[in-house]
Amino acid sequence: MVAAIFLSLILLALVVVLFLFTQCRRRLGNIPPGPRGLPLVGYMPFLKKHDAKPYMALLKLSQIYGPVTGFYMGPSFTVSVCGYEAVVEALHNEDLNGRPDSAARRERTFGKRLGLMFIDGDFFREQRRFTLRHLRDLGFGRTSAEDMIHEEIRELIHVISDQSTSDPDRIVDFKSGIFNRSVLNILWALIGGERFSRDDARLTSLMDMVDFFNRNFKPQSANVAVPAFLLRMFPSLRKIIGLRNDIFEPLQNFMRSIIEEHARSREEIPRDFIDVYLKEMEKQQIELPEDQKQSTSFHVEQLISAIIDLFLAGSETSSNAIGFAILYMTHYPEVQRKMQAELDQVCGDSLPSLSHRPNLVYTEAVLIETLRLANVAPLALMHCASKDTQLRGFDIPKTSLLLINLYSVNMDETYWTDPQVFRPERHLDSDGIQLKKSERLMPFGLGKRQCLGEPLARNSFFLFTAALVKAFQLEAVPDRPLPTLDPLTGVTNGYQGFQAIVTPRISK
Ligand code: HEM
Repeated sequence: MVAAIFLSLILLALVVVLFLFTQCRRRLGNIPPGPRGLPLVGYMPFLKKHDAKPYMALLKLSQIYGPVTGFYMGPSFTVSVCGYEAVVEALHNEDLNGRPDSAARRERTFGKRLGLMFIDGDFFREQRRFTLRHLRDLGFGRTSAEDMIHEEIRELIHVISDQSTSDPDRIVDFKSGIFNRSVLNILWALIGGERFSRDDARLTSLMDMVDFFNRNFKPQSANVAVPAFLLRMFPSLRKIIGLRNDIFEPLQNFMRSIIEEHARSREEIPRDFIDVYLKEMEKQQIELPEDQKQSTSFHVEQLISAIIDLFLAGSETSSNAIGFAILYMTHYPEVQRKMQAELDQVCGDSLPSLSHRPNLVYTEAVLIETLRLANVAPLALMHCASKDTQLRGFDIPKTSLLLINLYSVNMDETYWTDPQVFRPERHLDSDGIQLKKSERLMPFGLGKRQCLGEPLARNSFFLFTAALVKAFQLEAVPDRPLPTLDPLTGVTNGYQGFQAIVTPRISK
């Protein structure tokens, strides 16, 4: 009873403080214009009235208030950034490249600020540099990972062929899991050194855990600003605001057991990312003076958190990109025919490989157009102002949240003609021979926070999509409406599962 009264008083005090805070901040400086919303909740409940898709709603707001719009989301001053010029300026501003922190975001990282996606400052720079360098050395985005990716592709082709031949109408169900399993397995091979067979129970459980996160994580609770000490004092608050440590615990435990196995069986030459990381931990422990040993940023909890972030950031995005490409093929048979003709001519009977890539210009244009139109990560990851700064002449107060609308760049009507149309030719010169690379396209973001997995993502997207389009004729099911191109919105934009008639091809 006493605890309940105390809790209510603290919550009331918090509400009053937040109310006063939001009202004062609004009057500070030349902040970006925007709608006012309600005390405490800000404009969050009203965004939906502009559009159910958050990036569309923000784009519509920008048509009223301009490319840089400010409003409150709960207690946080939030800046929505739309259009090429404003987005580039924001992503090149060092002071806008921070990431927000909240109890909900720390759920996946042992209640601490760890991982790769939501860290800042020197810790971020050190961990990002290390991860990029060593994943690259292990083949991330290089030809040395190609054999392993090819093996994964052959298995996937087998699975799709089996589904097609076992159905009298050759109909295959392209659920999102079909590509996710392959993408996760590739990531796991680089990180954990082992490729699971497609039906290995460990791969299924890893996939289920990542899937469980994607279905249960509520982005809106990520910004609830309840101080950590209140959560410790009143554990029941966690349930009320939707914090879900149970989403992450199985993943954390899985990773810990694999890391322990690695530590027991380490060899001189590191086999994978976990080995490289363990070696670095050891080196730091040896080299650091006694009083600094605890301060190293390399430790097991950080390793677990980094791996979880690589999975969360890398699996859905990559498998959705492949899914959208296959879906577009069923909608645009002429594009598919042209791509297949090029693949047959350049690759002959072999699987498309990275060495073929420079000669696969049309295929490349199809992939670029898919990334542009699918907008797999339409609002990037949320950024945060680490200092008071300026954007397009407006004052952006420290700790403001930033929603960087990559969709508004990739679909900019003033630059791309008919942006809603899937037209790979827009990325080719007038003879259709050379690729035209455009800065006005940023599916992976830009600057210091640009996607860390881009090299692997681009290579695996190419290898999978080119191989599947070469191996199969993909057609819409007759007498049914074409499957929708409208995305499932969430943390990322996903394709909605669809069915297609799939006929194995023999390359000509
Ligand atoms: C088609 C596939 C992918 C797309 C479209 C994509 C896109 C993005 C975007 C837009 C961001 C946010 C940039 C920002 O906030 O400014 C991002 C961040 C990130 N991505 Fe990707 N991504 C893809 C695949 C991957 C893969 C395969 C991995 C890892 C294996 C990965 C790891 C990350 C990480 C760790 C971050 C956070 C980087 C940071 O905060 O410094 N992504 N990605």
